[in-house]
Amino acid sequence: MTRPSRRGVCFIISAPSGAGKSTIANALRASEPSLKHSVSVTTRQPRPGEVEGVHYHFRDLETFRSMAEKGELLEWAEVFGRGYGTPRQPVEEALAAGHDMVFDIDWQGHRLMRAAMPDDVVSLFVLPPSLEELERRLHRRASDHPEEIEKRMRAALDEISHWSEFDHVIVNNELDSAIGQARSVLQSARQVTRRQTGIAEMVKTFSR
Ligand SMILES: Nc1nc2c(ncn2[C@@H]2O[C@H](COP(=O)(O)OP(=O)(O)O)[C@@H](O)[C@H]2O)c(=O)[nH]1
Ligand SMILES: Nc1ncnc2c1ncn2[C@@H]1O[C@H](COP(=O)(O)OP(=O)(O)O)[C@@H](O)[C@H]1O
Repeated sequence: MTRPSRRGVCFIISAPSGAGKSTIANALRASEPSLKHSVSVTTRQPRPGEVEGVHYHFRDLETFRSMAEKGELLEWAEVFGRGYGTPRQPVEEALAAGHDMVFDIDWQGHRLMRAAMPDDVVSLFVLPPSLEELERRLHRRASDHPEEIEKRMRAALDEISHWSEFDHVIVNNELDSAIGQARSVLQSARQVTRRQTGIAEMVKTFSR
């Protein structure tokens, strides 16, 4: 196997539900097929159109707990009364192979990942232009029952209160511009010195 020239980046995107993080993450992956997506495990029910193993691994609470106990989850948290967690193995394999990975996880997951892998994480918080627009987007998406939308709106301010813990923050007003900003963040993260193992090797050859 050829040695990767650098370790992959964990690109964490968080936002209140409905701000557009999945849309932005999907657009990045569409333009960069090599970008991996961390498929989380969740105890919530699939939405219409969601596919097992693609959008989430849908598991019952007992299986979720057992995965957490066995250390199979890199981080996990309760969000909107459900369990959500990041499977450990795909992340470790992707980073070691030099692939970047995008994570759509909440502020608790971001904190835990940052603590566990401080050199690997680059994070982006996505704000909606306003709370009114956030609610309009949740209704327009039409993927959740009205009670679920209310739950997400009630949690929005709490999620937003963590914005300053992130490396970068953008406002998703005009979608193409938000995607462009997210892409720039990812590209600059790739240039961070400590990931450039190829450069370290090149510099070693500069001996007289
Ligand atoms: N900590 C953590 N949060 C996650 C994970 N997967 C998803 N989430 C978060 O759980 C929340 C709910 O996700 P979801 O049910 O898909 O609803 P949506 O955000 O409205 O699309 C969002 O804030 C996600 O970022 C995970 O593996 N770990
Ligand atoms: N900049 C934007 N302007 C208008 N609608 C948007 C924008 N970004 C995303 N949306 C729409 O808002 C809804 C919520 O976006 P989504 O990506 O599912 O949010 P999240 O993953 O943060 O919960 C979707 O219907 C999406 O098409």
